[in-house]
Amino acid sequence: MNILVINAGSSSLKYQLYDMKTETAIATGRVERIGMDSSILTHEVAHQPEVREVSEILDHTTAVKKVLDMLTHRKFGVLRNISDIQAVGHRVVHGGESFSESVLVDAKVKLEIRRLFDLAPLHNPAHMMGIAAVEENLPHVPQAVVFDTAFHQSMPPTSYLYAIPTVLYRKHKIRRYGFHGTSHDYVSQRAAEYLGKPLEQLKLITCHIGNGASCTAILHGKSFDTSMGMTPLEGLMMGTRSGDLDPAVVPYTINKEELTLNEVNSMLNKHSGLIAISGVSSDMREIVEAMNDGNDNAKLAFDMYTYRIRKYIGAYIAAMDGADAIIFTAGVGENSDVLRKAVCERLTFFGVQLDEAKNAIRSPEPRKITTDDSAVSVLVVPTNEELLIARDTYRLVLTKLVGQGVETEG
Ligand SMILES: Nc1ncnc2c1ncn2[C@@H]1O[C@H](COP(=O)(O)OP(=O)(O)O)[C@@H](O)[C@H]1O
Ligand SMILES: CC(=O)OP(=O)(O)O
Ligand SMILES: [Mg+2]
Repeated sequence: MNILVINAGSSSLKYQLYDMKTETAIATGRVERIGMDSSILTHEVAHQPEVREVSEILDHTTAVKKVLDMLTHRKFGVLRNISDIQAVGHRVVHGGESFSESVLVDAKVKLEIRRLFDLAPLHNPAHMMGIAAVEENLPHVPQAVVFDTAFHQSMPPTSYLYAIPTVLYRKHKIRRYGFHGTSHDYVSQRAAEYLGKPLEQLKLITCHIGNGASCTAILHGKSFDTSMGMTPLEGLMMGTRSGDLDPAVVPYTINKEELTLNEVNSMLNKHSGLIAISGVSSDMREIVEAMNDGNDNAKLAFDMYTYRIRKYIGAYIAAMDGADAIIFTAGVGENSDVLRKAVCERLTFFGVQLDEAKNAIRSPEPRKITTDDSAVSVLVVPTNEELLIARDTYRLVLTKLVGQGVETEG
């Protein structure tokens, strides 16, 4: 079965086409600058040069159409016909309390994703556009949705409730939901395999450090606490997001700077974090480069960023009364040995002993970067949210087909 995985953002759409017989991605790519003057489609197939196509792509329906055209392209394509796509799986960031697992898309599911627009205004509307675009281009193909929040539905109320009047939770479901769940779930499973121990016996801290960043305390295979909150703004300092701050900063800034609520919201989501402190970039590569060139603001941004990660690791060791392993993943976590070193070299109280030579190794495989006598292991585990989305989609579609009495051959 061929499954197309789609991660739709407000102005972008990332995709991977999986062959589920071998669980391999046969093509991957992204459409950027949707709705802007020149959109770019980048398409990659193993062992072949990357293809880049610039054109005008005004909306997600056209973006999906372009992706399908590319997948069936005479020269660059990997499929003979779009009917060779048997199912589509989507990443959906916010599933609220309604979804603790992945589901097939139907009218009720779409209504619920729409109802959650307010809680993830940057993400959920884009996902809905992706779903609608597939409906238009591939009308009879089953679609599944995999939620960032689902994995965190196991958190106890002590972790997910905010200490505010409970009527707000009852009436409006204001609580911590947590995000990047697919990634935290995936890397914790891979880490347990690597360590050769059942996940149910482990206390793990997973650090998904990408553009958005979050830490999760995973107790015996279940999310116990996580740093992102009702929205993906809380917790760690990120590329352009502030992470934790005193909520009183919001009304105070509104008064002092005569800003609207929307402007402050946009400031915290888009103009804070690394970019705000460094004045250089939201990209960790450029921060490290500027820091190495002697830029003090970049150094401060880096130090604040790594300090926050360290604080959350410390908090989660306390939350779980111990930890067997700390796992780094996502763009920064997988690639920046400088960041991992800065975080780990001040965790010696917990018995973390970084092995600098191992930390410097680059590899697409899970690996340990601590010494053999380190009390807590630190691992780097490349994430693969798309593979988990493909697997869930495959499972849901197969179950449906079997329920309908249709014969399947994988
Ligand atoms: N070699 C590297 N060193 C440091 N940071 C890197 C490196 N490669 C990628 N990154 C960081 O990874 C970030 C993107 O992470 P990613 O997980 O792909 O984010 P997202 O999925 O949220 O777009 C970039 O902003 C960049 O800062
Ligand atoms: C939830 C979230 O922050 O996602 P991303 O890291 O993709 O922005
Ligand atoms: Mg990501």
